[in-house]
Amino acid sequence: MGTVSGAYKDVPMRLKHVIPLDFESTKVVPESHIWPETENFPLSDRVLPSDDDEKSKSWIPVIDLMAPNVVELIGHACETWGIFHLTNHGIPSSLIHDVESQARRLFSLPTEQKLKALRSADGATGYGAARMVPFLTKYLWHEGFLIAGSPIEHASVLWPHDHKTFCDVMETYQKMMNSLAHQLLLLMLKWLEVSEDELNWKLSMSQDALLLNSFPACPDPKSTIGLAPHTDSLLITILHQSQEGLQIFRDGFGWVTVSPIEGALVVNFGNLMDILSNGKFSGILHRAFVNQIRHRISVAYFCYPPIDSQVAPFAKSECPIYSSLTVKEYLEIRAKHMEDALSVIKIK
Ligand SMILES: O=C(O)CCC(=O)C(=O)O
Ligand SMILES: [Fe+2]
Repeated sequence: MGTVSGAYKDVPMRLKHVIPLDFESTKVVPESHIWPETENFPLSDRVLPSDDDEKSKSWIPVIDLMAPNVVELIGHACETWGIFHLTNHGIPSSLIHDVESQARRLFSLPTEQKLKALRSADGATGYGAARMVPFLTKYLWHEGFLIAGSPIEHASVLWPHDHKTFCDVMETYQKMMNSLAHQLLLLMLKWLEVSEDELNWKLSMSQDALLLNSFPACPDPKSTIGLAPHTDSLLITILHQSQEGLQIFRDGFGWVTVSPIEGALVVNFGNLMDILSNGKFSGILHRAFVNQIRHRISVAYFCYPPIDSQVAPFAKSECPIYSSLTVKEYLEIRAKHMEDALSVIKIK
């Protein structure tokens, strides 16, 4: 069966877009990473979070996975917010802690070591800059490491004799997140009144990818950005962040900080969910800012249907707004058009 990596074969990236900045030896934000104030985020919106935090915490729904009315809570949050905090999710906090500390261990390696695991120009996994980079006018204060399946290939390059703990932790996390994503998808389908049989694939066959994000401490955080505004591409994203950095764009409010809640994970959607739900569950525009003091790590788990399965608006959708296509076809469109991918497949 194909994987997410195969989908990028026809859209190779240029090496300069794959190699992150050498943050270790950078003491001043270089011109290449200084974002103009007007682009995507006016300076006033970039003010680092302060007393607004309490407000944003209470705005974004916090959902207990064990709540008796969890279907309604999730359905409502999905339709009105497109993002929510999830508590009581069953992922042990010790495992989340281990994932973060292994990610920190990876990103703390010397630059030349990390570059040994550099993602290939036409590949998806390994160390490198975000896939959105070629579509931007400026570079990002960010480096990532994508795992799809086993991380052993790249981990054994980084730590020839000492990669077992890293691999075990990441694989355990992927397994547990896969079953959590499965549960969440079932609840979402229930709300949308769609049975699993209507899907072109078995939920238990869902594929996944784990993206470790690193945002090194930045000498001038207001001049640059960690991740530029984007929507995610796959079905659902389950994010762990232990420090502030995530912001969502909310019509009428502008950028709202999604402050981490102890023990909670953040759930949002990618474009494939937009297609399946015929626009009911829409991917939220979000971005990540950086800070001057701490090296921030976030861990994004992405889930998607098998690459050869067909995605289309559910049969119940009276007036489908998206064309049907395979996951592979969608990923190719996304790789070429990035944020405009959905408009390419929208039925005019
Ligand atoms: O670091 C974050 O808060 C956001 C990460 C993210 O948006 C992504 O990995 O797609
Ligand atoms: Fe994202």
